[in-house]
Order: sequence, then C-alpha cells, then structure tokens
Amino acid sequence: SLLRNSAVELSRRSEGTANDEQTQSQPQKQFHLGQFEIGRPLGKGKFGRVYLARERKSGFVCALKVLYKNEIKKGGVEKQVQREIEIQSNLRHPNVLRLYGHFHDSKRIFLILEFAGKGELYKHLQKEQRFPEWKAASYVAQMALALQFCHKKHVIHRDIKPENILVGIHGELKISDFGWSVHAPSNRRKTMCGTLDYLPPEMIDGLWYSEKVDLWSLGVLMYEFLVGVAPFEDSMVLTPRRIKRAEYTIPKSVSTEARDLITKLLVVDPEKRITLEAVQAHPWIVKYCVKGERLSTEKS
Ligand SMILES: CCc1cccc(CC)c1NC(=O)n1cc2c(c1)/C(=N\C(=O)c1ccc(N3CCN(C)CC3)cc1)N=N2
Repeated sequence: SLLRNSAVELSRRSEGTANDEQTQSQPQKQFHLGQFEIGRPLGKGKFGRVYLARERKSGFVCALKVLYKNEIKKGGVEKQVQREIEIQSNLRHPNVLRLYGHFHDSKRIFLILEFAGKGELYKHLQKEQRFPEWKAASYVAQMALALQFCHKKHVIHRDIKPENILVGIHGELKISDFGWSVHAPSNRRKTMCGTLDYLPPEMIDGLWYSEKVDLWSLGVLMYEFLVGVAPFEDSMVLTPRRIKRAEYTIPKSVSTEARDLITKLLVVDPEKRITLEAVQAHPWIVKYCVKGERLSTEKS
C-alpha cells in the first residue's frame, strides 16, 4: 500500500493538477519577505526586478520577482499581473516556469518563482547567433509539449518569444511571463507593447482568436532559432503587412524538413495550421528528438 500510495501521489503530481494533497490539506501558505534571504539581482523588466532568493527555513532556492504597485498602476497592467498569478500558479509542467506563491507589502508585489539556472534564452540566441538544427528541434519539441499542456487547460500564452523563455540548469526550456496569457477563446484588445514580430495575422486585425495563435508564434520562434532573425522583421509599417500575407523567405542553409515544418506553422488561416500533436510527430522533430526509437530500429 505504501508503494501504491506513492505511485498514486507521483501520478497525481505529474498530471500537474492543482488539487494534490498539498493544496487540499493546507490552505495556500502565507509568505512574507522576512522568510527569504535575498541574493544577487538576476534581471530586470519593465515593471520590476528579479532576485535570486533562498527560503530561510527550508533552504529552498527560488527567484523572487518584485513588482512595484505604482508602476503597475501607471502602466494599467493590474489585470495582467492578476491573470499572470492566477494562471501560472495553476500550471505544473517541466517546461513551464513554476509560480509557487505570492505576497505583497504596501508598495510591492512579490512573486515566488522557480529559479531557472541558465537564464534568458534570448541571450543564448544572441551569443550563438543561431542554433544548430538538433538544438532548435529539441527546443521546438519542448515548447510544443509546454503549449499542449497549456492549451489542454484552455490557456493561450499569446506572447511566445525568446525574451519570455528561460533555460533551466539542465538546458531545458521554461516558458515564463504569462502576463499576456488568457483563457481561450478571446479577442482581448490591449495596447501591444514590444515587438510586433511574433503577432499572428488574426491578432493584427483584432479578430477573435484561439490557441492557434501560439502555433504561429512557435513558427516565428523556430525560424528565429534557425536563421537568427525573425521572419517578418521589417519596419513598423511593413511588418504587419508581411505578417498578414505570410510574406517571408527561408535561407538555403535551412534543411528541407525544417523548412517544411516552418511552412506548416506560418499559415495565415489559423484553422489550417499544423496541430501541436503533428508538430511532435513531424520528421524534423522525430529525427532529432526521438532518440530511443531511432536507435532501437537501427539495432533491430
Ligand atoms: C523581472 C525580470 C523579468 C521581466 C520580464 C519577463 C521575465 C521572464 C523572462 C523576467 N524574468 C523572470 O521573471 N525570471 C524568473 C526567473 C528568472 C528570471 C530566473 N533566472 C534568471 O533570470 C537568470 C539570469 C541569468 C543567469 N545567469 C546568467 C550568466 N550565466 C553565466 C549564468 C546564469 C541565471 C539565471 N529564474 N527564474
């Protein structure tokens, strides 16, 4: 019975359901700043900074994201922060950055986040300029798994780009910053800040959209991994026009299988875009990511 219980417990945790024992038996723990030793700053964003931190009693290492209430008010993003907390604390997946809890004082909101030991993906991409196909395929496969998990819970991320992806200590990807995520379907109009490069055609026109927006962004991400620049990178006037017509070219350096997957993701009609299941079964992904199968077939 001990083994059975632990197996049940494990399977329940791996399903990522938030109703495991921990949450059922104990109400969400209350945290406060004094519980943490604050370490070096890890990064800073528009509305706050993130620090390495350690919970004093347990020694648990995490990342403490500090958001300033007046900045959030000025930016009119209270709803987004609320949504980020609500959505991310209920998502438990190895490729989604965990939000363990949150607390606030008079001036600040604190998010207790999983520590991703290898930092921001976009800095790795900048340094390497572009990724070799085996690495890009592994990253696309991990993103497809993470998005499949989110979409099963009807969560659309809507802001998939290298700046919002962190790298764990073992090189695994962690989607973070659910500030723009929503429950599908939606047509939430919010002034888009930052790059337009990753926006799908249906969001440019403010039409109703579904989880399929994340597949378009996955195509833009895959292109940028392999080429080093985004496919529609252009002027503020030309980029939206090129996105709406899916006007892009793929350099000869990109393999035929990779080219095939990019063209199945960057499709203007959301309903005609490849599914996340089909992405994971695509020859370019299988070739680099399903090692066991290939080796075993080679052996036999
Ligand atoms: C407030 C900062 C911010 C604004 C907006 C969006 C996001 C998500 C990406 C974030 N970051 C965020 O929420 N973050 C949550 C996080 C997090 C950021 C993080 N790690 C790091 O930022 C990091 C940076 C550099 C690093 N090193 C760089 C040098 N190397 C030699 C060794 C490793 C190692 C870790 N772990 N959880």
